[in-house]
Amino acid sequence: MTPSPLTAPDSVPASGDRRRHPAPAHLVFFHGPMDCGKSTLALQVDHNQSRQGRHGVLLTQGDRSGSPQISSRVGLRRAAVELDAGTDVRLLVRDRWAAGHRVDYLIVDEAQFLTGAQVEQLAELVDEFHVDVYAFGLTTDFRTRLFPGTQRLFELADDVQRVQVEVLCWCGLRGLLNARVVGGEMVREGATVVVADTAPAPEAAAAADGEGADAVRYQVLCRRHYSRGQLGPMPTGPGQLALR
Ligand SMILES: Nc1ncnc2c1ncn2[C@@H]1O[C@H](COP(=O)(O)OP(=O)(O)O)[C@@H](O)[C@H]1O
Ligand SMILES: Cc1cn([C@H]2C[C@H](O)[C@@H](COP(=O)(O)O)O2)c(=O)[nH]c1=O
Repeated sequence: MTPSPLTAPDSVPASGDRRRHPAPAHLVFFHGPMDCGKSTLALQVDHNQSRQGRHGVLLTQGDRSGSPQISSRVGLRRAAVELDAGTDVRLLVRDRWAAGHRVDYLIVDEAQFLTGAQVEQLAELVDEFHVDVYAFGLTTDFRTRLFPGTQRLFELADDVQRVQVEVLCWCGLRGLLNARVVGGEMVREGATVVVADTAPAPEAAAAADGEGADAVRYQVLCRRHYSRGQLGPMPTGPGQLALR
């Protein structure tokens, strides 16, 4: 683990003062495939925490909306601080403290994109500065491998929970794996990070006769249909299936 740039807890404002908060802080990781409600849950946790008078900071990286926010497909969205691989999360929190703000908890969406070092920084904020961290992210990438951030969260989190809302494969079985679809075809090679949605591009859905050659989307599949590469009927909108 990297050495800490932060000073002793007595420089931390009230929220980081262990004597006022005897209960230990926690690093909790909620994970699942795309579309299982992770961002919705992130906003719900934030809502419930802030209702208790606690002060949180929302963090994300590469939200589908293209904006620095946590956005849920249910329709909720909230502004968030955009991270990149070079962000030291401890310094980000220290700057809040320096500006006189309390930081009781962090909500981290798209946590699969964190580096291992950033997960370690989050763990330090929990252990040394009593900041609760709630992280939300994908379990596996389009090749069925753990993302690096996810792996480190599995290794370090106090509590790891699979999000309970089931995403269904087109066959009706629980979908666990994220297929990447480019131009209508499932691909198994490419960059690990390609930000895109599960919905087909609107123009493809309208035409219902294929997808643009460069259009990228993701589709959640059960293990059998992932390994067979079978995408099933093409989704054209809520409750509609068109034959491919
Ligand atoms: N119109 C809708 N009505 C109710 N629930 C919806 C609607 N649209 C999306 N959802 C729910 O939102 C879920 C996706 O939530 P979201 O937080 O965006 O997922 P994730 O962050 O895991 O990708 C879907 O699985 C579905 O349960
Ligand atoms: C599987 C997979 C996904 N991504 C991207 C696609 C989306 O922008 C996000 C996940 O968003 P969600 O809130 O969970 O729906 O991750 C990626 O870059 N690489 C992948 O392999």
